Parts: sequence; structure tokens; C-alpha cells
Amino acid sequence: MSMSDAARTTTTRTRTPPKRTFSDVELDLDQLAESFDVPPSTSSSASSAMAIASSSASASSSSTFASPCPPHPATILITDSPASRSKATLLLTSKQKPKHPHPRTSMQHPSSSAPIKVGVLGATGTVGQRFLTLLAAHPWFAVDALGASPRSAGKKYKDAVSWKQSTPIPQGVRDVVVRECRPENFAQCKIVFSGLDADVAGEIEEAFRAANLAVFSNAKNFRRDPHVPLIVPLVNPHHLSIIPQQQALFSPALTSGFIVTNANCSTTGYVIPLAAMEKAFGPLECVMVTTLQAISGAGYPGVPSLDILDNVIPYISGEEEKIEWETLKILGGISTKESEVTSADGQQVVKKEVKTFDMHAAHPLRVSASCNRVPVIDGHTECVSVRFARRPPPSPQQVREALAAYTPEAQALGCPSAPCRAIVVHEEPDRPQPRLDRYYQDGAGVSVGRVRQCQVLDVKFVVLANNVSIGAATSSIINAEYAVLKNVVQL
Ligand SMILES: NC(=O)C1=CN([C@@H]2O[C@H](COP(=O)(O)OP(=O)(O)OC[C@H]3O[C@@H](n4cnc5c(N)ncnc54)[C@H](OP(=O)(O)O)[C@@H]3O)[C@@H](O)[C@H]2O)C=CC1
Ligand SMILES: N[C@@H](CC(=O)OP(=O)(O)O)C(=O)O
Repeated sequence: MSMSDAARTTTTRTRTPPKRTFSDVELDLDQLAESFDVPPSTSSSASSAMAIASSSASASSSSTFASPCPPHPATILITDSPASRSKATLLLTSKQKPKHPHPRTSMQHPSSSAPIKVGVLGATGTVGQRFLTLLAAHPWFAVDALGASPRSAGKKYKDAVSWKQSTPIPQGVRDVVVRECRPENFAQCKIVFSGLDADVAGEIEEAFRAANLAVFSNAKNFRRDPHVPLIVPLVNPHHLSIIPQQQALFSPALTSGFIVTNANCSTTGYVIPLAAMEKAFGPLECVMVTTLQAISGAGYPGVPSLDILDNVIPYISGEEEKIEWETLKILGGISTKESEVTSADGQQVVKKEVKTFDMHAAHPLRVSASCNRVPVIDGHTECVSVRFARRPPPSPQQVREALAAYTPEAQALGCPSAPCRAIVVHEEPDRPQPRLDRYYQDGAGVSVGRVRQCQVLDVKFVVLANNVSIGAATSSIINAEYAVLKNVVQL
């Protein structure tokens, strides 16, 4: 985040209205306007599906677990209430009212009240820094060990890292000595989060899994493995059901070691609205996506300034193929069939249920991606057009409502790092924007805008996702929370 972003965040954090939840769906318009710093004159001209743009640009970049569902700085969709023209219904919240109060501060993890010790591999990198920032205030996880390259090992974290976050290095890790990424250096940990460079992630993560550690990885190495789930936590956390099959591949079978991967950051951002659309309207047939990807996606020091300033680079190696393939694994299901397999000792053939990722096979989905690097520091913007299988397709307004109402299981279940709103739907024609929207909810949700008719496919829209938060570290952390709640992590 740039210094100007940091300054904006600092000044506006104090202007954020007091804590509130969105359990009240019927609000007086003037009251609503007041809460969002909107002049009452703007709100009193209520019309169907009007948009209110707040002048408050509150976007917190701090890691806090004390603030349930912050009001969005920009847009709330409002419709007239038939009962009274002075009443409005918050479309964003009426359908996604949480089943229980948001648990961030209070919820214990199921096994005990003791913190779960975790390690961070690649702790000095762009994603590693985001992990440490988010984990500093985590209600369940306590950072116990940090790993990076042999260049950093042996140094205090503060001396090894080139810290680029807008908040200071968390006190708890400043003086921690960075270790080499070997399982014996992480013996106290139950979980390791990996922000390792893909050149080294494969071998290192494999060693940690073999040592019976639960590995939640951001690297691409295992995403295509047929026994490793590729999970976007706001879409397909149920793919964790493949883990016992992954563990059974080892002899003896692993008791607590496994690898779960995140998706590519651009894939993550746009599959969240795609999943919401499929949930509401059935399968998609075609998707076209053009990305505008931030520089931080390339890690540190990343793209040379002389290449990216005053420029757009219409190529990111391997990115288009990743988006096109990963989308199918994530949006597809898991099929189970009985197969004959050789027993672990090689002595007999036994019948066994085998799970396979179906790659959306029942409804073939064609995806075409075009990827560009743009001079933005954080936040990937993506322009997406979709065609539905169902005819006639839903209208843009139906799509907007479905997106706003989308409540992923991780959120309903109470994963502490899940956003209160998975998808914020903007009405203004010029949102979302990286500078304004990337840190809403600490970057844990996505922002969608410009939902409109597509003259070639059916509907098109723009989505913005914070590539380092929901595109990387936040997703890993929610995946781990979900795995803890589902007893997939052995505590
Ligand atoms: N940035 C993003 O938006 C996203 C990144 N990813 C993926 O996450 C991973 C991390 O990305 P990012 O943080 O951007 O990358 P960085 O280049 O910023 O960080 C890489 C990390 O890997 C460590 N490392 C390098 N070589 C070794 C080694 N031989 N042994 C142990 N550790 C090593 C580095 O340690 P040291 O400082 O000591 O060199 C550093 O901590 C990558 O796989 C990337 O593809 C995924 C989604 C989004
Ligand atoms: N390639 C992405 C970030 C990334 O590292 O992706 P992956 O984890 O799929 O290699 C970007 O440059 O924005």
C-alpha cells in the first residue's frame, strides 16, 4: 500500500461510524444517510434501486477481529419500501442476515481455548508479510515459527525483511529469529501457512506434509494434483473432503499431514461472483475475463519500475492458463465412484471409493482469460462477461441481487476471518476502484460493480479483489479456520 493510502486509512479510520451490525433491514432513509455521511437531501429522493454514495471513504487496513461488518464506504443498494416511502430496505443485508452474531471476538475454536501454534513459510515475502499482519490479531492462531530462505535464516525478522505493509511489523515477531524451512524447525506447530516462492514450494511443502503438518499453501505447485484440494474459501471449502484420500496415499497413511492450496489471485477474485451466480441461476456456459493485475502480484521486488510506470504489460507468464484451468476445478464438484485399487502392501486388490474432481464436467464451462499487468500497487481488477446455460438468462438486476445475497458457508459457519459480506455490489458507474475498495473488510471480500447486459454473452460486470488478502493470505487463513471447525486439522 502506498504512503498516500496509508495516510487516507489513518485519517478515515477515526471517522468510521461506531460499530454496527446490519441486522435491521428496515431503516429510515434519513437515519441511514446520517450513518453513511450522506446528506439527507440525497437520500430523500428515494427511487427504486437507487444508489447512495457515501462521502466517507473508510477503509481499514488494520487487522482487527473486533469490528463486525463495517459499513461500506461507498454504495448501498436501496429500494422503496411499499409500506412507506420514507423507509428503505438494505438489499445487501436483508437476504444475508447472519444466522448468528458474527463471532470474531468471542468464538473459541472447538477443541480448547489454547491458541493453535502456527508457522509461516516465506514469512519475509509479500504474502508472508500479509500473513503476519493478519495473524497478529487472530483469535485462535498464534505464530510460533517463521521460515524463509537460507539468506534470511539466522537473522531477526526485522533485519531479514523488507517490510512493505502500512502497519508496523507486529511486535510479537520483530525479534523472532527466522529459520530455514525444515519441518524440525516447526515441530511445535500444527499448521503452517506457506507464502513460498513456487521455485522452492514443492519440495518444502511436501516435506512438511510428510512430517504430519497441515500445510495451507499459496503456491501453484500442487493446485493440479488430483488429491489436493484447490480451495477458494468463499466458494468450495467442502472440497476438503478429499483430504483423507490424500493422506491414504502414504504408507503408513498420514494422520494429520496434508496440503491444501489456494487459487491464483485473479482466479480467486472472479470465481466468487461466478459461484454466487451459479448458486442462484444454475450453471454457466462461457466466461470471458480480462484482468488488470496489480504489481504486488509479482512478489517483491517484482516488476521493474521502468517497465510498469506509464505502461500496461499485456502478458503475465502462465496466468491465463491458470485462470482457465483452476476455475473448473473450483466451480466443479467432487464425484465418487467405486474402483478396484491395490492395497498398500501390494498384496491384494480391494474395492474402494475414489473421489475425483469433476472439473464442471456435467455442464462444460468454457473460460477465456486475457491478463495484463497495470501500474496499481495492490488490487486486481477484472472485467468479466458470462453466458448462463439457462434460457432466458437472469436480468442484470437479478444478478445484482443474487451477488449481494451470497452467503458462503465459511461465513455462515463463523470462520473468524471470513468477511461479513462476501460480495459488495456497487451501483455507481465508476466503481469498484483499487484505491477506494481494496481494503474494505481488510480485503477479505470482493467488490463488484457495473453489472449490466452483455450484447455478446448475457451479463457483464467488474470485480475487484485484494490480491494479497482474499487473493492469498486471507484465503489460506479462512481455509485453515474452516478445516479446524470441521476437525480436518488434528489438534
Ligand atoms: N503476491 C501475490 O499477490 C500472490 C502470490 N501468490 C503466491 O504466493 C507465493 C509467495 O508470493 P510472494 O509473497 O508474492 O513472493 P515473494 O517473492 O515476495 O516472497 C517469496 C518468499 O519465499 C522465500 N524463499 C525464496 N527462496 C527460498 C528458499 N530457497 N527457501 C525458503 N524460502 C525461500 C523468500 O525468502 P527470502 O526473503 O529469504 O528470500 C520469501 O519469504 C508464490 O508462490 C506466489 O506465486 C499467490 C497469490 C497471490
Ligand atoms: N501471478 C499472480 C500472482 C501469483 O503469484 O500467482 P500464482 O500463485 O498463481 O503463481 C500475479 O502476478 O498477479
